[in-house]
This record gives sequence, structure tokens and C-alpha cells, in this order.
Amino acid sequence: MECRVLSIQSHVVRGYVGNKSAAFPLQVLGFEVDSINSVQFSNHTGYAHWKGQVLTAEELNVLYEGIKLNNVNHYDYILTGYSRDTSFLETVVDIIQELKKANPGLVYVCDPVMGDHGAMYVPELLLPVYKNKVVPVADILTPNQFEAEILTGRKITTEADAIEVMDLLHKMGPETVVLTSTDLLSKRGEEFLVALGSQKIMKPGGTVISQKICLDIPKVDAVFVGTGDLFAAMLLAWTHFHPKDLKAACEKTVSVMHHVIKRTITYANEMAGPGKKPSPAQLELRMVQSKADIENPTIVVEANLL
Ligand SMILES: Nc1ncnc2c1ncn2[C@@H]1O[C@H](COP(=O)(O)OP(=O)(O)O)[C@@H](O)[C@H]1O
Ligand SMILES: Cc1ncc(COP(=O)(O)O)c(C=O)c1O
Repeated sequence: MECRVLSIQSHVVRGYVGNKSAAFPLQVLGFEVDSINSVQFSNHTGYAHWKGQVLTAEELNVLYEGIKLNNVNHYDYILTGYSRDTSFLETVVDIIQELKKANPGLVYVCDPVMGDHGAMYVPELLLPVYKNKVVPVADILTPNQFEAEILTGRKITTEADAIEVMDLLHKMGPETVVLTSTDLLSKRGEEFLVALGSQKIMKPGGTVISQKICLDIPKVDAVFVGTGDLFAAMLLAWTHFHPKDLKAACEKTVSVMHHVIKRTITYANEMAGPGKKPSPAQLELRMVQSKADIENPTIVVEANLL
């Protein structure tokens, strides 16, 4: 059976963020991907210069209208990421609601891209839209620590805080929440990055249990862009194949991430030369190029049940 994803994210000419990061890996895993580019930029905004266009809410409506007129607006998944405009984001929510009405089984995977490391890199007015309109319709949510904190108004300094924040996010709507990266100290030491996940599962009798997991991910001393987008796409794929097993889905997702990041940092360091920090251009992700890159990652990152 065909499984069709509507992916509303950025497009860049150079490099891999947004749809450039998400579409191909999903396609090699057998998903049909329809892409709407929320922006078309020369490159991601972490470079010294970036140029391009931002799609308006009206332009988004025109594209959706075309799809609808042809009666091909049937989706199994929606995936959203980087967006810079409040009315655009509100229109995305309208589209999601309409598509969910047409297919109640539709799963919405939301990466609430707003910022990282204590700062927002999209206009602040997007926060109330995410909080009040987007998160309530999301089924799977993939914030980083900063995004989870601003969505809930709670700081995360311990694992218990992270669990509480994930529970608060569940209360806002999503059944599955993954904190894709945190500043928490890993039990395995400073060389590891901690990610956490929580999934609510309805048992046959109607009782709801939650599976909570923690991942210690080998950390690389560099800042990558586009990793959140690849993470959300891979989580969509692996939760599709393991719908009630977040541990398995996250292990597969993070193992792909590790493979891509290892390859990226190796090339970046080679290009930068000894003792030099790689530039944003040199740190562009060395993206998944085949199904083998996804299915045979270099190592398997194991998750622990909490
Ligand atoms: N410096 C890093 N070292 C190792 N893995 C990383 C690093 N940065 C990102 N990743 C990988 O990418 C995933 C998503 O990264 P994250 O930074 O949380 O995304 P976002 O771009 O949304 O902030 C992490 O779970 C991890 O697997
Ligand atoms: C154009 C664009 N898209 C997407 C992103 C999000 O990237 P990430 O996956 O690292 O959250 C960024 C971040 O700067 C960006 O500039």
C-alpha cells in the first residue's frame, strides 16, 4: 500500500535542511513525498549570507487548492518544519485539520522549529501559534530542549524535569514526544548527548500506558544544521514501521543520524585542515545517499527504558 507524506518545510539551493534533508531518505524507504517549500533560500540561515523567498499564506493556499481541485489531497502523514510567518503557520493548521477530517488515521509529525541553545531563530510571534494551534493537532512532536522549554514554560535541568515536560507536552496533544537533544549530563559521560522520548499507548482494555526512553548519543563537537529535519523524517518512517515501539523507532532514527554525522564531521575536518574549525559550508550534512546508508548504519545506538 502506498504511504503518502505531505512535507511542508524549507528548500535550500545549497546544502541539506528542510525538504532537502527529509524527502530523499523517506523516498528510499518507500514513502511517496509531496513537498511544499515554506521558503526557498540560497542556503540555511547559519551562513554569513542568505537570500531567497518566503512563501506566503495566500501562495500556500493556491498550491493546496490545485492539489484539491485534482482530488489528490489524500495523505497518510504530514510533516512540518521550518516556517517564518504566523499566517503561513495558521494556514498549515487549517490544511492539517481539513486533511485529518478526510483521513482520521492521518498522522501529523511536527518539528516545532523555533530555535536552539537559548535563542529563537524565527520571529517570536510564532511561539503562541505553535503553543495554541499547532501542538494541539500534532501526533508526534520533536522539539529540542529549548523548544520544549518555551512551549511548556518549564526549565529542564534534570531527567525528572524532562519527563515532566514531556508529560506536559502530551497534555497539549501529541501521543509521542521526543526531546531530540538536551543539555543533561549523560550517565556515560560528557562525550554523549542525551535525548529522551515518551509514547502513550492505549492497551486493548482502554488503559493508557506510556513508554519512556533515554538515548545516550555519541557527541561530536560541532553544530550541525538540518539534523532536526532529518531526525523528524526518520522518526516518521521508523514509527510507521514500529508504531507501538518508540524504543525501536528511536534507535533506528538515531543510528541513521550518527552515521550521517560521523561522515559529515570526517569530511568537514578534512576540508578545514588540521586545528581549524570547519565553516558552515564545510559542515553541510553528508546526506543519506542510499537505502543501505539507512539500513546499515555504522553503529546501533541503543535506547534505555526509563
Ligand atoms: N553535535 C552533535 N553530535 C552528535 N549528534 C548530533 C549533534 N547534533 C545533532 N545530532 C543528532 O541530531 C539529532 C537532532 O539534533 P538537534 O540538535 O536536537 O536538532 P535541532 O536541529 O532540531 O535542534 C540528535 O538527536 C542527534 O542524533
Ligand atoms: C532554512 C532553514 N531550514 C531549516 C532549518 C532548521 O534546521 P534544523 O534541522 O537544524 O533544526 C534552518 C536552521 O537554521 C534553516 O535555516
